[in-house]
Amino acid sequence: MTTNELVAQIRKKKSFLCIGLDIDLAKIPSHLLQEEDPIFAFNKAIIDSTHHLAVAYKPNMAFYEAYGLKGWKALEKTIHYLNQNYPEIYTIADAKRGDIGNTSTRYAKAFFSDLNFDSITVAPYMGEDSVVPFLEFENKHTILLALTSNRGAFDFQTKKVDGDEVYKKVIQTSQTWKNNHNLMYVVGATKAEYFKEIRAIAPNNFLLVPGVGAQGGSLAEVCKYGLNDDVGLLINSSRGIIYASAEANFAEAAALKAKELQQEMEEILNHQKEY
Ligand SMILES: O=c1ccn([C@@H]2O[C@H](COP(=O)(O)O)[C@@H](O)[C@H]2O)c(=O)[nH]1
Repeated sequence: MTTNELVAQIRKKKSFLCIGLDIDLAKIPSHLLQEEDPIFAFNKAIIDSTHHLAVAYKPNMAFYEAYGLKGWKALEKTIHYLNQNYPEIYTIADAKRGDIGNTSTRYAKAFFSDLNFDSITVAPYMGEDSVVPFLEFENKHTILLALTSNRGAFDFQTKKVDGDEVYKKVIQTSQTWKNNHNLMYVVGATKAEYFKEIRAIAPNNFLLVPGVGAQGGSLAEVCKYGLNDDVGLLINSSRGIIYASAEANFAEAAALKAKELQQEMEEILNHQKEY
């Protein structure tokens, strides 16, 4: 999907919500465990009830890999279901990959060509040659970890190297790489106070922002400095939406939670000039 197509969907739905599909069989309604593929049955119900409120879905690979072959098959079915039934929806493989170039090429093939995700999260730690194989795919985005939402972000990402914090170096240096127009960055909602400086060095890139909901980040605080002329934000919530209820009404409960965030986003977009 192109960035323009993503922006058009955001404008149409008045939403920049990304729903995280972090499946946990211990948290899904027990009646679904009778299904042949409980993971897919859960994801399908969540997607069908929330697709009009969200512009993106983000399955995190850990939650599928943890179930072995069954998990991987359910992931494959989920992405195919999205691509076939809701082709306007943007898809993110939260895989945090990155390796020597030869290996990154295979990761890129797996997620972009075979599974047909629109984007993938990538760790920048191994540098340019580990990221460029992802950037070579046109109309696919590489979402580099810049400043993550967890406490450990302060262990390395905010430490200074040659006068600049590592997360700033990641953003600045990656902007010089080939096909940098395919870059987005992960910035945690729990780090709202950093968005002003991040927007100063990456004014045009989309930012994927996890940490709203279960991790306590504030949508309004992120939007204060995070929004740009193309909106430029994808705000993710996973547990806060998909596990709103573990009863038979789980899909409706998820839609209500998603609607709350979408309405807050619509309000913010209506007053964007004031932000
Ligand atoms: O900095 C980061 C990068 C990725 N994540 C992932 O996003 C979701 C958040 O889930 P919630 O349930 O809404 O907390 C999850 O997949 C994380 O692994 C992140 O939280 N922070």
